[in-house]
Amino acid sequence: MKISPRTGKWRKLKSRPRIVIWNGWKTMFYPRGRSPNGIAGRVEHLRTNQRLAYLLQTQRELIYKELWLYIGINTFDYLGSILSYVVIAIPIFSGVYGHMDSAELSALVSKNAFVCIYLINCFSQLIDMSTTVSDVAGYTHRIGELQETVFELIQQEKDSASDHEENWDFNNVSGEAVVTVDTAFFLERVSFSVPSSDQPLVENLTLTVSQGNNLLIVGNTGTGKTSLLRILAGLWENTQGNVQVPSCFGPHGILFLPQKPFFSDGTLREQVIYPLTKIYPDSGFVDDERIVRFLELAGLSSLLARSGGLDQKVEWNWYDVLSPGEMQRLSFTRLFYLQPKYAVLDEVTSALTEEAENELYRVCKQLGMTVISVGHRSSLEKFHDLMLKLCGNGKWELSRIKKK
Ligand SMILES: Nc1ncnc2c1ncn2[C@@H]1O[C@H](COP(=O)(O)OP(=O)(O)OP(=O)(O)O)[C@@H](O)[C@H]1O
Repeated sequence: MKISPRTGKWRKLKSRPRIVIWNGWKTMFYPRGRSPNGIAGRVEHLRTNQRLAYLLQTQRELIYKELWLYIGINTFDYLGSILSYVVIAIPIFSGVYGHMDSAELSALVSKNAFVCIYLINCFSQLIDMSTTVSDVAGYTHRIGELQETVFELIQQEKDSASDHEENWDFNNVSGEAVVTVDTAFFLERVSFSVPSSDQPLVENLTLTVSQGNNLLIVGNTGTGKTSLLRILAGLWENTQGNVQVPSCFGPHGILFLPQKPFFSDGTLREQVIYPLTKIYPDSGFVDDERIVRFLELAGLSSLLARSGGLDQKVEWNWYDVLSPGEMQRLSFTRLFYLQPKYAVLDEVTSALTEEAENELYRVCKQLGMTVISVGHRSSLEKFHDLMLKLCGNGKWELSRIKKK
């Protein structure tokens, strides 16, 4: 039997069902290889086997290389002790020690054997050490590379900080745009392109995002909306122009909410107050009311019950148990809790309905946040004052949104 996709009723299968799936409330029968996971499962199986075979091949090559080394060391160990007797036998039989009696000769032989075995043992230890040293050399090389990269990044950060300081003029009243502490971002003739390519995404963009000026960034797929946010966050470098960020990044300054939120493996409270976990490790009941209120506002009251309270240690991974919409709601709860001055939102309502989006943006406004959003829905316009449209090939249009 199987469900007819046309009528929705059960009908008899021509071939015998091979796979039975119990999905909790209904048993589904599928012919072999036709289950929803059948083909995908086989592909994954094949790919896993290929990777495992590659790993085994590498291990085998390593074992072959080490095999000859260990055969050499052990042969040297065993044959070395025999060799010591051969070495002493030659002068004894050629009559060099003919003047010695048997007691003196046996003392000489055992002394010679002891010295030889001791030398061989030392030599084996040296070879053993050489393998350990080569392992340590590998680790040291990697740590060295990591350290160099970190130093380079710190140096770049220092250089760009001093550049910014030189370029900032908070008292400038003669220029077109005045950068004040209430400005989140100031971009002057900024251009940037796709990494490792000359394809321009945005050219000569001049823009000021200050408090109360909510900005909506729109444009077709691949026109560079997320890339612009990366430029604002300092993750990517602009090819031309000047980007100034007078406000500070962080929970109470400029906060970025990505399309796919990040969750740690902690309790529900830790998800909401992230990244402040270290600052309020035992906040106890101090913030309970606020957190519960914000969960309610984000439409997540049921999650509180499901996770057994704010501080209940959960067994699950948040990415596995939350739906994409719930993840986005939870990241809004985080935003409400942290209440940054500026919230940079990258398609954070893509999995939500328009009503839910309205409600969440309304709360952001009530909490006094200035939002810089990337989105596709025209319903977002009413929550913004400026619209930056990226048109591709470096072109852009900046306009003021008319309030209806
Ligand atoms: N890390 C990267 N390395 C190389 N190219 C990248 C990288 N990230 C993005 N790109 C390219 O840069 C271009 C702009 O990407 P971006 O993610 O900014 O587009 P977008 O406008 O946000 O698109 P969408 O609406 O689909 O989110 C795309 O062509 C993309 O393939």
